Amino acid sequence: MTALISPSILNCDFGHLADEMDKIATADYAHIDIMDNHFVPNLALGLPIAEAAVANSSVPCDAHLMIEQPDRWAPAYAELGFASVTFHAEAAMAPVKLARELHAMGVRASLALRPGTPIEPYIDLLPEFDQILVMTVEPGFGGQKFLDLTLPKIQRTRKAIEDAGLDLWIQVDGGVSRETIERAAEAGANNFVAGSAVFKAEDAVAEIAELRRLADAHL
Ligand SMILES: O=C(CO)[C@@H](O)[C@H](O)COP(=O)(O)O
Ligand SMILES: [Fe+2]
Repeated sequence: MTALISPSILNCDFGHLADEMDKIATADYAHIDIMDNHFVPNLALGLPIAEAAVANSSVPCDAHLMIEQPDRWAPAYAELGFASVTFHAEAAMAPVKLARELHAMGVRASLALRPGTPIEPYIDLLPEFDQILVMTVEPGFGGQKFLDLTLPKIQRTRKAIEDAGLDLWIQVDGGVSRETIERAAEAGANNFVAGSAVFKAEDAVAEIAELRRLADAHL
């Protein structure tokens, strides 16, 4: 397994979206955060901007839906051409039904957990998913500090995946940087969302390469 680097465009310059997407052409995925001001206290993007991001991306896009009623909205994001759609366990009414719907549309299905949500109630659902997103900050904003208290959950999730003989990815999102990525990789994550670390760097390409190098050494 090699490390996947997925820059979040949440704090990019939306006035120059195409140029910003070009900066991350060496990444594995472009991570697009969608927020509804209900599930999280922030409002970010919606279908039209998400569609523009997908259209301007040279790498596959990954939608992170921080919204209520993902059962209703996730298929609409899948239709835009996202390679992967993540919805939150705390918000979904019927996560298995929704994962199956996404799979039927040819999209990877990913289940996200807030920092305080345990993995244990979802272990029986693992075969329905391609990825678990363990949030390493409270969802809602970029630029927050990585929460080390989430590391044991990453470890337990990796163990549960291995015990079940499955092949899911574990994505981490929030505060991922040169300082924190190795701890997350060591705990069992393999897909790393990095917003500020990549978009605030002078050289985004070099930053992506360095994050990948640091994580790869621990996988
Ligand atoms: O989903 C979220 C925040 O809720 C993220 O994807 C952030 O956008 C990551 O930004 P950094 O913490 O890396 O600055
Ligand atoms: Fe995100």
